[in-house]
Amino acid sequence: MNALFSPTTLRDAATAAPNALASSEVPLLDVSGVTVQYKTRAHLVTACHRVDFQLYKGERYVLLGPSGCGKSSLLKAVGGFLPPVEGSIRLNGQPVTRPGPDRMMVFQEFDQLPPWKTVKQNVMFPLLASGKATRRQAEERALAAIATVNLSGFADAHPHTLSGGMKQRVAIARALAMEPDILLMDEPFAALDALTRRKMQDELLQLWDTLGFTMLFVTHSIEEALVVGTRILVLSPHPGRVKAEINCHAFDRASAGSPDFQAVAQRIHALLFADAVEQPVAGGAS
Ligand SMILES: Nc1ncnc2c1ncn2[C@@H]1O[C@H](COP(=O)(O)OP(=O)(O)OP(=O)(O)O)[C@@H](O)[C@H]1O
Repeated sequence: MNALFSPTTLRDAATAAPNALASSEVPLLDVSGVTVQYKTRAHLVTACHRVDFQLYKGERYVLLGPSGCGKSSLLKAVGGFLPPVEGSIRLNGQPVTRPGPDRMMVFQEFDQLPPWKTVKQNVMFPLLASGKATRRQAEERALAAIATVNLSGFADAHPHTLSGGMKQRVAIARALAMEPDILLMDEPFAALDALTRRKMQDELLQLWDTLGFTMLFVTHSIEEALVVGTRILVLSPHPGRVKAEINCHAFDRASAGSPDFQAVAQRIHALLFADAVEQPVAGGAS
């Protein structure tokens, strides 16, 4: 059984995550002055412009901004799928130059799971393809990961027989089974109905409490950012530039309707559509 899914680590990680966050000095991920562009035949599109942020081990860091501000492009650059035209991206001090098993992505689309593979085969696939595990180890790790997302009864099911939420849980299990340094999540719950979306946010937070992973999460929902994140990078409309960084450790599902939560949500809303750029700030509940 792997470290992430061994019972001992589950206990240790529950207390380790906040401590790791508090004691980390060197960023796990350092994004510095990153500009991402697309060249088409007719146009040069700047997706995001000179974006800086640092992410520390155990954080739940959110990229928040309106549609088209370059959140997905930034995430793809961190994933190593899209080289920046300017700036640098470092993971554990090493430049990111290509995709790797240390950064696993979960996408919005339900069709991210090959339909001809069962749930178990889907979760085993990256473990085998990356050479991280033998077939026996991969099966063991896959079943453990599937159990953490409460899908043990569906290990032999095919994706088309699952609901949207269940498919997203499989995608999360597949990513976590790889024990990546960072889990990259590109609006993973945006295509779900409102109730399922809330449920999935809560399940993700429970998983984080148990396993203590590090996550970079993209959304354009202010409420989702405040509930899911520990810090939020607010990006301007297209092309995305950093507007502010908000510390939102203080918030969770229970505080979602509170005056403090609403005040920060209002502030972010104003920021998203204001011309001014705020200096990074701490204390979301202020
Ligand atoms: N493959 C591509 N070729 C050309 N332009 C692209 C490509 N992908 C994205 N863009 C452009 O880059 C900009 C940023 O797109 P991106 O998808 O990163 O934004 P986003 O903030 O993730 O948006 P959304 O929230 O709608 O997913 C947009 O103007 C988009 O049209």
